[in-house]
Amino acid sequence: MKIMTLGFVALLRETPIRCALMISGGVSFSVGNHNVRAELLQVEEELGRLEEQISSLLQRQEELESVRQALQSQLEEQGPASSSSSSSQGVLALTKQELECYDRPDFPWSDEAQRHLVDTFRLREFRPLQLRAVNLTMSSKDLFLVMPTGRGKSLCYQLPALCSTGFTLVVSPLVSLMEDQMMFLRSLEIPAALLNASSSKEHAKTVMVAMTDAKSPFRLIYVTPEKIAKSKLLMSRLDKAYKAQLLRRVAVDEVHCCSQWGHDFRPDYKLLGILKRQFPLVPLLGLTATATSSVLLDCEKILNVTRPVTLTASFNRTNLYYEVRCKDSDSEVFLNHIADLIQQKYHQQSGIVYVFSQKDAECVSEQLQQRHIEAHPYHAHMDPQDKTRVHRRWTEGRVQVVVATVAFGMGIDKSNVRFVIHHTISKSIENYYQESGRAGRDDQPADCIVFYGFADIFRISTMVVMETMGQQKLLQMVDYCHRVDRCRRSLMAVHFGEVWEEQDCGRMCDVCRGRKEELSEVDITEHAQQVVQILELAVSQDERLTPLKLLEAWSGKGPAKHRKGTASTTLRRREAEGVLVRMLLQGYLREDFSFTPYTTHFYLRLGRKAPLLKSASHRLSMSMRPEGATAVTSPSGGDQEKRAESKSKGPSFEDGPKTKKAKTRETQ
Ligand SMILES: Nc1ncnc2c1ncn2[C@@H]1O[C@H](COP(=O)(O)OP(=O)(O)OP(=O)(O)O)[C@@H](O)[C@H]1O
Repeated sequence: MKIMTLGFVALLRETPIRCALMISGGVSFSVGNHNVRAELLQVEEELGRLEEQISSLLQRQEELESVRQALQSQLEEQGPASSSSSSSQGVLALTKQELECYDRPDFPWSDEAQRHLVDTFRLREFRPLQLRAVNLTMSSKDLFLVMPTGRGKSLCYQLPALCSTGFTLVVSPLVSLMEDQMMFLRSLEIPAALLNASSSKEHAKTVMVAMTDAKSPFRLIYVTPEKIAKSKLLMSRLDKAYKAQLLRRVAVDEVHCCSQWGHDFRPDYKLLGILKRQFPLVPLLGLTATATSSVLLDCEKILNVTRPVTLTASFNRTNLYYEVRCKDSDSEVFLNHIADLIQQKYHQQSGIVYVFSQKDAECVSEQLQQRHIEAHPYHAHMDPQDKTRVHRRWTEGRVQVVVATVAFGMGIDKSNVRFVIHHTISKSIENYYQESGRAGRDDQPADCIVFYGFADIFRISTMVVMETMGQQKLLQMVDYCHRVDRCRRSLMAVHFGEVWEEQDCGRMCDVCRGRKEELSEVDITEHAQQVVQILELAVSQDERLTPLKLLEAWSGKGPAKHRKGTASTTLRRREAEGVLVRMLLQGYLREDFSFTPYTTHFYLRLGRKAPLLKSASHRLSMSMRPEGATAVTSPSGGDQEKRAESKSKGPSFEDGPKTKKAKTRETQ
């Protein structure tokens, strides 16, 4: 028997799965079963180690990509012969020097462009990259322009439209956006037209006729992507206009909507490839505030543009201060916190509070009003007239705060917004960047504060469960909020593929303002093991636990069967939540969902890396900042506001084992 078992073990080492299937007898079965488990653990451990290696290789790849970009830039500066690409396809359309030629003011249209800039648009000078973009599109180059929100992308097609004959076709995703633009152009006496599903027949006819009329006054014609996808009549008029050389340029606003990988995919944008196919000689200008290089590559394919020039302005808005605060679970305390901020720090200053849902918009604005703040809700289900009224009153400064869902988004262009507070985290970093970017468009200091709450992760998770990459993107946002050891800007920079130096932040985020020496690395292995035990118990009972039930069981509360034989935690609630988030971000836990006709439920389950916690040598740690340790100031506060509010800072493990290194990492 003994010999058989040893032989069996040896055989098992070689082919564990086959052996497990061969087992038949009682004793052999239990020994075999035990060995299979041991083998499985080994495999899981090795997989865990591989994953760590992969993640450090990926990090190294990121660093090398940055260095490569920096070196390429150097080469380009030295001479045109050395390189050949600036398109997102990786094949340079123009060298840096060639691109710089497009900053010159001596093109045939330059005088006229300068005249329109000053006389028509009433602006003193171009902002960075605007002149280059104007000259490139006027030279018939296909162009992708990635420029932070509020920097003036629209001018890059509106001004060329005035310097050309014929008209510019502008594809824009939202009717409200187009209406704002129409209002703006009307105020500057620039003739433009708009076509959408609710245009009257007569209006549509007038605009379509104008398309092929060389004497038409319209310099810009705005259409929705649906219109292009669905109206054969429109396509045939555009075809005629193209042949008459009157369709001079196509501008695709919010071009990232083409890609499923972008943060705002719109199916009708997928069909816009027809424009370049039918009108190959018409230059296309795609505009976006937020697109990673893979999203741009996808857009190139979808729009059928080959090797467009891509101009990317730095995403870094140096006047914006980024901060993450912990959300108090008591909603009254939390609301007081926001109200105090608005009344004291942002007294009489304009701002936005972004919330998760329509109900939150109404509730939070009402509660702020009760605290004597002039706040109004804004969400998609409001009457359009009410929306316009709130928007107008806020723009005119008669309402201090708009409490809004993401419906208050594209096209919001108020220059003196001093704060954007997120009552709930955004669903992705792209979304957060865009929403927070509504602050400080006048280049004056402004604050972007996100309140990060444990329960919100799961509320949003159930909302994005059907979206492509929805969960991954949400976890990136959670990581942005959860970390206390990486500059907030650097996390965004990596996300947008921008080369980043630590000093680029200029201490304009809470992490860079905090004292590095206050960070400590806490070993959370034992805590994580306790969590795993509870979830294993749940699995053995064929149960799933919501985050709330898991926390309850871990704290020694709730149904006894959920915690039979498991240890209770001594951690405070926020600390325990921090451990769960860390485990989720690192793959020790994973999300699971169940659907009913009315709602989606969220559960936490054991993740792929959970078995690693069985090994005595495997450690898991987390960077932490002790409560009340940090005193940072924000730029727009004026009087050096102390931010050492223990309630709003990250969790601490006062009695937990600590390691010296101030850095988040896993150790084996
Ligand atoms: N050269 C300039 N100098 C000063 N202000 C400018 C200049 N160019 C544009 N602006 C102003 O900047 C504001 C934002 O412009 P615009 O709406 O084009 O931004 P955007 O980049 O399209 O933003 P979003 O991504 O939110 O749509 C407008 O009020 C515009 O008049």
